[in-house]
Amino acid sequence: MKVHKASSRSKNEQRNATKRHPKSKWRVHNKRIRSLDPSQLTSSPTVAKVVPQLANRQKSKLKRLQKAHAKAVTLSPEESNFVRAKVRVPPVTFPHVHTNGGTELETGSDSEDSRDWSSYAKSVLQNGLEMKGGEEDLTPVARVQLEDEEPPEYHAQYDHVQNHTVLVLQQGQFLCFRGKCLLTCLSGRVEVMGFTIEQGQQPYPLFSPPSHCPLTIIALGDCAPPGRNRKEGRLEAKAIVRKHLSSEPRKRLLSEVDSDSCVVLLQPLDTPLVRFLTSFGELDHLFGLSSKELRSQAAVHNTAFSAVGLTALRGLCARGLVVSRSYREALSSLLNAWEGDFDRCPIILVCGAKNSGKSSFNRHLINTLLNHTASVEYLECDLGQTEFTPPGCLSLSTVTEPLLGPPFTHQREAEHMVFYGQSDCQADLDRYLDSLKSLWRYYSGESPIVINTMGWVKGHGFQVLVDLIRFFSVTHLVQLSYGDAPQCANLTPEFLRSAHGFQTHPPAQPVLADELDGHLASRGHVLLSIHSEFEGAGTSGEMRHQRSNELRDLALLGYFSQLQSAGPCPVRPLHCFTPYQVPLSAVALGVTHCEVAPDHILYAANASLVGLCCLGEKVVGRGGPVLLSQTPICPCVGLGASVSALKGRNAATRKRPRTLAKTSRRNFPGLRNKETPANAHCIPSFPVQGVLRGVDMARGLYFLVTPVPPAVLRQVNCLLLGEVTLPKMLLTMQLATIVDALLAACLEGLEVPTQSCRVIAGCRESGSDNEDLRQPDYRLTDAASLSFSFLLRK
Ligand SMILES: Nc1ncnc2c1ncn2[C@@H]1O[C@H](COP(=O)(O)OP(=O)(O)OP(=O)(O)O)[C@@H](O)[C@H]1O
Repeated sequence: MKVHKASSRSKNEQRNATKRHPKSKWRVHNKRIRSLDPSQLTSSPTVAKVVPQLANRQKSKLKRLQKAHAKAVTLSPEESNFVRAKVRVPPVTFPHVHTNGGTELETGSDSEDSRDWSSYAKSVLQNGLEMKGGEEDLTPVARVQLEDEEPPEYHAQYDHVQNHTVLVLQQGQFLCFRGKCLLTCLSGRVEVMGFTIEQGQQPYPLFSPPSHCPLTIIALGDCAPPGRNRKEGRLEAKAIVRKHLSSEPRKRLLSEVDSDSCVVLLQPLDTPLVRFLTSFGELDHLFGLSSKELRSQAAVHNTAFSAVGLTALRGLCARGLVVSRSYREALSSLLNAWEGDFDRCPIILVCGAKNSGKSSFNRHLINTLLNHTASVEYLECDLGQTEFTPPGCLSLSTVTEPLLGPPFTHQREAEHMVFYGQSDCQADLDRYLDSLKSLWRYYSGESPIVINTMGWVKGHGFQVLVDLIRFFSVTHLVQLSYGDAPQCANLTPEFLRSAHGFQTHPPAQPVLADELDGHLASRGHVLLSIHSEFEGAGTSGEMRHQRSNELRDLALLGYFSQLQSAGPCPVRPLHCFTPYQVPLSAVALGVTHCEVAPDHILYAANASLVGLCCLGEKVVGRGGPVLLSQTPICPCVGLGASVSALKGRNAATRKRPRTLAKTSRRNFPGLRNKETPANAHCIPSFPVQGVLRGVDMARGLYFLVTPVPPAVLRQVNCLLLGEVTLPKMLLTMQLATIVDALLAACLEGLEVPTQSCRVIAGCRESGSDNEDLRQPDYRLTDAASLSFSFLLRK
């Protein structure tokens, strides 16, 4: 986090306080800017035509921007060390940087304002490749993307002793890569996915797997502190390199260091998440190259990078995030909306058909906003491709750290969450919309909020979108599209005035707005249309790890990786964790997506994923399970793998399950449950799909494995069973699972192939007991894996 969050004060005070660089010239012209009058806004794809009106009324703001353009955002070949990198760099200007609506900026000033603007403009504009337009629109990044160009020469040295790489990037140079690493900026300033990382900031983990477009590290200019001359800058940068490299590699790098170089430290990234994910055979290349990148021989061979887990890319595969002109303008407008003192924080809803680039834009936007504010709120309305939570959950999160990887790399507990239970909402649109309304009540209005929506923009999906825009009194609507044919109608303020939603109909008043918000919302929103121009926009990825079901599985694995120890311990399979035991009668059990006969409910719940929810009513059973007759909308504190009765199922169902009728749809404080003492181990009975650790039906207990901390778990009194299931690889690929299966099969007298018996016998001979066999560092032969599938069939 770059800035400290201010305590709660008035809305505008809070916003000013949370902005970054308190002395920044961004806020020198601190005259209040009146809110935009949306009635004056055009319904054009961007708000470009609004700006002349805004410009007339907002002199102070525009003045700053006019001055700003003066100091050109221009890189000449002489200034840029691209020359040294043997890369052709023509002068690059950015004539299309717009204020909130597209006013072009004037040239001719050299003020500090202009330098601020110039620096910002570079950071936004250099972030990717502009695909269309004249050559003059190509950013320096784009320049080196052309096929058959020589791969860029990187000045990087690996230090064996300290196990890290020091990379020197010249102003404007970039590194587009696959892999993962920890990045610290030692000198200067770099930008990754919209987020600037400066000297003195914490290290940031970067994840660039082939499931998504690759990340790019871009060296920004203007990093020297005021008053420092070039020589001092160069000496300082060299001193930093000396400090981080031992003598041999150091010599080779020092000659490349200049006053405006960015010096970056890259370290291998070894986190519980990485260890857990790569422990699955199917995922051991998760941070490698995609098949397309391999085919196009896109890898730049560099031992200093590979030593820390990176592969630099070249040619067309090194495009990184493609920033079309409309994309850039939308980003610029949204930043302007936050930086300008509008009457309230921007409420930004991002919509578009599937794979139009919504989530990537959201991450870029959030990162860009985090350069200027301590936190950004995020409302997740997409059940399938969730950003911070497992799929099937709707949530409201406060984001304070940049998002420098895909969703499965930053799974975390949301501040507020509702468990919906399915990866789309078609089955129960009312419950979906009501759940989101319940979450919206927690939005403080003190930070900008980004609302992510589903890619379902036809029929009822479109009506739901209309409802959301109305419910949340959206101020800025970002609508992404691709190709020549529109995927749905343009969601202009005029269109919204007469559009029918699923729950709302014209003339519609904002449902959830307070008086001020209602007044402002009645004026409509600013529509920012983005035309996505990256290759494959609108088509779902078919390569490994790109399919939506695979991404959902990765998100779940990312979520459960939170169970792993932080230290460098061996990976532990899910069922090796001591489960919490929860009395059947203390928690209600519900199924979100279908009818299940009461007698079968424990079979359904067994080895399933459940939402850990908090009902307001006290749940008191009579020994047997307590079943819900309808799905409640209530807070959910996380997910757990439920391990319920199987061995003792008859005992459980002998008592008729009790139904908790008509659980109302409100938010409730929770009920306490009982939890296993920390050291209590359940006795393994027999393995069922990998997560069953054992049951004690005589005592009537569910067993749950979850990363949710015990203090929070105490509030849980309801388990909701959804359609989202545990990833298959969690159930079939874990080493200890196989051993458990074989052992149990032997114990129960099942026929086990002789090879497997040898494996088990081998362990016994080496003195292991049953418990040891479940240790994760235990290795099986292929023969044993084969036997496991045999056992499953039996
Ligand atoms: N501007 C871009 N440049 C290059 N690749 C992009 C860009 N935007 C998105 N992509 C890639 O396209 C794929 C889909 O992107 P993303 O997940 O952002 O789309 P989405 O609209 O959120 O999809 P969904 O509707 O499934 O949630 C990802 O692999 C992503 O890396």
